[in-house]
Amino acid sequence: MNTQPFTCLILGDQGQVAYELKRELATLGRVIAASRSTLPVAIDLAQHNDFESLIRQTKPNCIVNAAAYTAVDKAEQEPELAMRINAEAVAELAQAAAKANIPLIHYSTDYVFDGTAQQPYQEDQPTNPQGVYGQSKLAGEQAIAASGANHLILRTSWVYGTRGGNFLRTMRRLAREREELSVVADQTGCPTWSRHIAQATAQILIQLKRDPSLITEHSGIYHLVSSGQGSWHDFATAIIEHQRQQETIACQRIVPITTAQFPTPAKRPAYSVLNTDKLAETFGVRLPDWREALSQVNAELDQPHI
Ligand SMILES: NC(=O)C1=CN([C@@H]2O[C@H](COP(=O)(O)OP(=O)(O)OC[C@H]3O[C@@H](n4cnc5c(N)ncnc54)[C@H](OP(=O)(O)O)[C@@H]3O)[C@@H](O)[C@H]2O)C=CC1
Ligand SMILES: Cc1cn([C@H]2C[C@H](O)[C@@H](COP(=O)(O)OP(=O)(O)O[C@H]3O[C@@H](C)C(=O)[C@@H](O)[C@H]3O)O2)c(=O)[nH]c1=O
Ligand SMILES: [Mg+2]
Repeated sequence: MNTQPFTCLILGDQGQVAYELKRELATLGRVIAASRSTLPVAIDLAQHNDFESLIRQTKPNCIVNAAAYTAVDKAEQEPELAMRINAEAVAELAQAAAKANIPLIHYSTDYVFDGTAQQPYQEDQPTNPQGVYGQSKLAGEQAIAASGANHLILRTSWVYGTRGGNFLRTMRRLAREREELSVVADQTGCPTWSRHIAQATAQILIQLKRDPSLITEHSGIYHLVSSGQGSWHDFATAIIEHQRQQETIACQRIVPITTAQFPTPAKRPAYSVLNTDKLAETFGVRLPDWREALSQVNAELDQPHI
């Protein structure tokens, strides 16, 4: 009889989603987080890794890959590294998971779409990434499907939280520094709290732990984003209006601008709202509205720091 506790192997440690996963998945059993700096299981996805021996050493019941190359603009300058981390390493991981018959949970992005849709994207709609990051993430999705591993690919978007590099933290910093901020108002999507992604992952894994056969039946892509939608300008406004009530900030105006007025190396989708019905119907998981989530994050930011 297997006397090991249920074990989740997380790839990623200090990333936005990885950090929250470490806490949320601890309710299921044992959690091992592997990243570049986590010994004895250090993993650098830019290098070749022996995932088969990592699996033999850690004996996980599931693998959750929250590690990725996420620098959207920088990826345009270093496409090989983005492809290495987001596609080739993912292929190697998925092949090892398939061989050991361990389910792989992986995250992908709204940036696999071109943004020309006018209503929320469903999982099976055609992809057409506009930049290197999106292309590399799509290649990762395809590698997982080709590996034959039992898997769930959870596509999320516009991830933010109290930690790590994200739009909320950038806006709060800029609002302290500048009298006027210009923010694009013609890109529409779903801001999604990193903790909600981790909690949803835990809710799904509880079901897979109870009934491991579910994964063969339900392997595939699922959209996992907050309810509601907004532009980056809407998101910035909601962030800064709350910040203004809590502290004195330099920012007086948040000016809505077009994408053309804010040139960036990578092209981003104009519309990337994701339809989450499949996840709700299959696993009974649906996230609250993004404004409600943002209120919770704001409440956490307002706590006095000890
Ligand atoms: N951020 C976003 O807005 C969105 C993210 N996603 C996807 O969600 C997932 C999680 O993203 P998020 O948490 O925001 O990412 P972060 O950028 O916050 O964290 C990236 C993670 O990847 C790890 N990592 C990066 N490079 C390497 C490497 N060479 N070797 C090993 N580990 C590495 C980091 O390791 P370490 O712990 O050591 O720092 C960190 O844990 C990714 O798949 C991403 O594509 C999808 C949609 C939106
Ligand atoms: C800082 C800043 C950005 N922007 C614009 C640029 C861009 O169109 C938009 C968001 O900029 P960011 O660079 O913060 O976001 P970006 O890195 O594009 O975020 C993406 O990250 C990857 C990892 C994903 O998977 C996506 O879902 C998405 O979250 O806001 C402004 O308009 N004004 C500003 O002052
Ligand atoms: Mg970014």
